[in-house]
Amino acid sequence: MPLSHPGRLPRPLMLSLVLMLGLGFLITSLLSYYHSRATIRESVVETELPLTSDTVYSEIQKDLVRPILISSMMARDTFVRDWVLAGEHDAGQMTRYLAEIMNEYGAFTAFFVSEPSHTYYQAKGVLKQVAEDEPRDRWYFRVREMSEPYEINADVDLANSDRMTFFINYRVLDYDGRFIGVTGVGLSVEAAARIIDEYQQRYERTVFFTDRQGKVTLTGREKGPLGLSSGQSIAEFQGLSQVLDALPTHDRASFEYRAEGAPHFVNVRYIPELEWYLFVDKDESDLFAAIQRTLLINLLVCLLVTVLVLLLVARVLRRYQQRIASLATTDSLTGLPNRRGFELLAGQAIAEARRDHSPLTAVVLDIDHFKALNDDHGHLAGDTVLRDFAGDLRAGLRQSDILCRWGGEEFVILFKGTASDIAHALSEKIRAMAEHKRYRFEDHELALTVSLGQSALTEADSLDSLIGRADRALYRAKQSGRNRVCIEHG
Ligand SMILES: Nc1nc2c(ncn2[C@@H]2O[C@H](COP(=O)(O)OP(=O)(O)OP(=O)(O)O)[C@@H](O)[C@H]2O)c(=O)[nH]1
Repeated sequence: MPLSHPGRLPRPLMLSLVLMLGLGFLITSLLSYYHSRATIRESVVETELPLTSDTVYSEIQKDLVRPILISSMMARDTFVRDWVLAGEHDAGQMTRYLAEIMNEYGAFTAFFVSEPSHTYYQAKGVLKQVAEDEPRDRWYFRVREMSEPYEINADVDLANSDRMTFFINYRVLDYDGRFIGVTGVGLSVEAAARIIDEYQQRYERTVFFTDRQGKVTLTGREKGPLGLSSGQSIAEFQGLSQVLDALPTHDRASFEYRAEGAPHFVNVRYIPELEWYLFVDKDESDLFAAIQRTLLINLLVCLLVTVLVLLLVARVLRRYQQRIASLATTDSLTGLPNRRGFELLAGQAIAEARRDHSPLTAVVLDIDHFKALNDDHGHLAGDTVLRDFAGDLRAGLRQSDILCRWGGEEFVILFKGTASDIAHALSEKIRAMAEHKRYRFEDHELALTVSLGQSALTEADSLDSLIGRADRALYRAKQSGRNRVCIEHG
C-alpha cells in the first residue's frame, strides 16, 4: 500500500469497490423491479382485466333476465294471440295492454308488432307500419326469420326520442306454432351505464362497448379516463386503432398500447347477445408507480450503502496507513522519532533555518557506560532507564526542538532558532539533569551521566555533515572523560 496518500483510497481499489457494489446492487434492484413488473402485468392481463370484463358482462346479463321473462310472458299471453287472430280490431285494447305492462313491471318501453298488418303498437298508440326496405325496421324481419325464441338488441328507441335501449324481441306464435308477430319490452341503457360508472370508479378502469365496426355504443355516464363517448369510433384514438384491426378475429383478447404517452392494457370480449365488444381498459402508469418508487428507494439505499462502505473502508485504511507510517518513523521503546522520522523532521528544520536565516544547533547525546548498567542490572533495567531518560529529555526541551533516538543509548537533539552559546547552556543543563537524576528499577536507584557533542549549522552543511561534526565532538567528550559537552565548530 503506498504511504504517500494517507487517507485517500487507491483509485483501483475504489473503482473495484464502486463497480462491485454499484453493479451488484443495480443488477439485483433492476432484476427484482422487472420481475415485479412482469408479475403485475401478468396478473392484470391474465386475471384482473378478464375478471372485470366477466363481472360487467354478468351484471348486464342479470339486468336483462327480468325483461326477458316479462317478454316471454307477453309472447305467451292468450289475449295477445287471440286479439291478433281475431283481426286486430280495436288498437286501443293492445295499447292499453302494453301500457299496463309498462306500469306493472316498470319497463322503459313495451311493444307489439303484428305480422298480419305489420303494425307497430306501443303504450301510447300505433307508432307506425314496419317496412322491409326501412333500415330501422330490419330488426323485425331478422327476428321473423330467427330460429331462437328471442334476441337482445341494443338500438335507438323511436318512441323515446331515439334513446339507446336494450330491446328484448320475443317471437309470438299462434296455437299452431305459426309466427304472428314480435313483442317485448325495452330497457334503458342508463342502468348499464350506472354499472359501468361504478366499475370505472372502483377499479380505475375505462369500461365501454363498441359495435362490430368499433363504433362506441355505450360508455359510463362519466365517460371514463379516455373520454370516449357514444358514436365515436375507437379508430379515432391513438393506439386503439391497432386493436380495431384485430377485433374481428378474436372473441376475447388482451392488447397493450400507448395513448398520450401512457401505457395501457385493454381486454376485449365479444358479446354475442348484443353483437358488441366489451372493452375494459387500464392505464398502467399508476400500476407501476409504486414499484418504480420502490426501485428508486432501493437505488438510493444502494447508493447510500456504497458511499458508507467506501467511507468506512477509507477510514480503516487511513488508520492503518497512519499506524504503519508512525510505526516506520517512531521508536517503540521511547516513543520518540527514530532515525527515519528524524531525517524527515530534520530536513524540514534545516530548510526553514536556511529560509529564515536563523541559527540551528545539533547535539548528539550518549549515555555513559550504558553497557555496564545493562551488565549490572540487566537489559530490562537498561530499557527502563532509556525510556525514563527519554521522557525527561523530551520534557526538558521546547516543543519546537527536535529529539530522536538515534540508536542504542544515543539521542540527537536539534535546537531550532538557537545559536551555539545558548545551545551549549541547554546542553549543560541536560548534562546536569542526567547527573542528578535517579532512575528506579525494582529496588535500585540508578544514576547515570551523559556526554554531548555539539555543532552549529553552517552555510555549507548537509544534515550528514552537521551530525558528523556533532558526533566528532561527542567522541572528544567521551575521550576527555565523559559527562561533559564538547563543541566542534564548522
Ligand atoms: N537495555 C538496552 N540496552 C541497549 C539498547 N540499545 C543499546 N543498548 C546497549 O547499550 C550498550 C552500549 O554500549 P557501548 O556502545 O559499548 O557504550 P557504553 O557502554 O555506553 O560506553 P560509552 O558509550 O563508551 O560510554 C550496549 O551494550 C547495547 O547492547 C536498548 O534499547 N536497551
